[in-house]
Amino acid sequence: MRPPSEAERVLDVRGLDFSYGQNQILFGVDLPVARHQITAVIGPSGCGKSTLLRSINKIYDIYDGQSASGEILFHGQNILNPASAMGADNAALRAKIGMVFQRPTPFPMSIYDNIAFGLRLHRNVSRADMDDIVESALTRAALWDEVKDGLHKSGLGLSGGQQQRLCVARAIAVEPEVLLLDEPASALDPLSTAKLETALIEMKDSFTIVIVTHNLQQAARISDYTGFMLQGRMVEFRPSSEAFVKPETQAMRDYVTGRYG
Ligand SMILES: Nc1ncnc2c1ncn2[C@@H]1O[C@H](COP(=O)(O)OP(=O)(O)OP(=O)(O)O)[C@@H](O)[C@H]1O
Repeated sequence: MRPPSEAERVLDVRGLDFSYGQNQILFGVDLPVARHQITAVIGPSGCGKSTLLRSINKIYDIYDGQSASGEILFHGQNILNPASAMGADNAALRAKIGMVFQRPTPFPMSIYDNIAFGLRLHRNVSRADMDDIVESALTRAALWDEVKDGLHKSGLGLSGGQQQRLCVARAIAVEPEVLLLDEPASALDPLSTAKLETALIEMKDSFTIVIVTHNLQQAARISDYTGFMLQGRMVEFRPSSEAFVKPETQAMRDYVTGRYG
């Protein structure tokens, strides 16, 4: 297996620098993201993994003093360039590049409306179509069977693992091309984690996924490519089948063998 060719990349992060105020956190980060594959980003706490995801869907843009430079090419356009069509419209960008955060963030409304609300922000959908979309999103997020008889109960009444899958369902209902997941299983028990992982693998047919995880077994199990970050830099980027077996750098060898971080 080889790194994704340029034609295979739906997203291509090149030379990304990021600063919180005066504090530079990312230094020339590259991350090629192959279409319909799962790309894992791993590395010790504080190395900049979440910051990288926050840059890709430009969520940082709503905060003062946070800035990104370099290139994040999405369909060939640099989304960091406000003069490009994608760079000028963050709402449209976030419909195409969805994000699920580490802590489940269901809205304080019913399970059904958690999905419908997000979708209505982006387009007009008839009631009948909405029912189908809600069912399809919950099915793909491996939650449908558990909630189908209580769709009008509050999303806040679900367990943490179910809430996280609800957030995945909410994100995919909009049909993004890319789904960014920031440690989505960090607070989940093994059964919920397994369900989420199965759902993600099945979702590959429809979406391109980038996942930040501290769980190396999880990265090895579900990802096709792995990027290893250290102190704001992308130190290694490899097909996952090789990355965990024969890391190229001493730093990644130390990390995957538990001697670092
Ligand atoms: N809003 C913020 N303002 C200032 N500094 C921040 C902010 N968010 C993160 N940082 C800093 O940026 C660095 C990278 O943080 P980031 O959350 O991207 O790392 P991470 O690799 O995702 O960590 P973890 O694995 O612990 O979640 C850290 O030094 C952190 O303190």
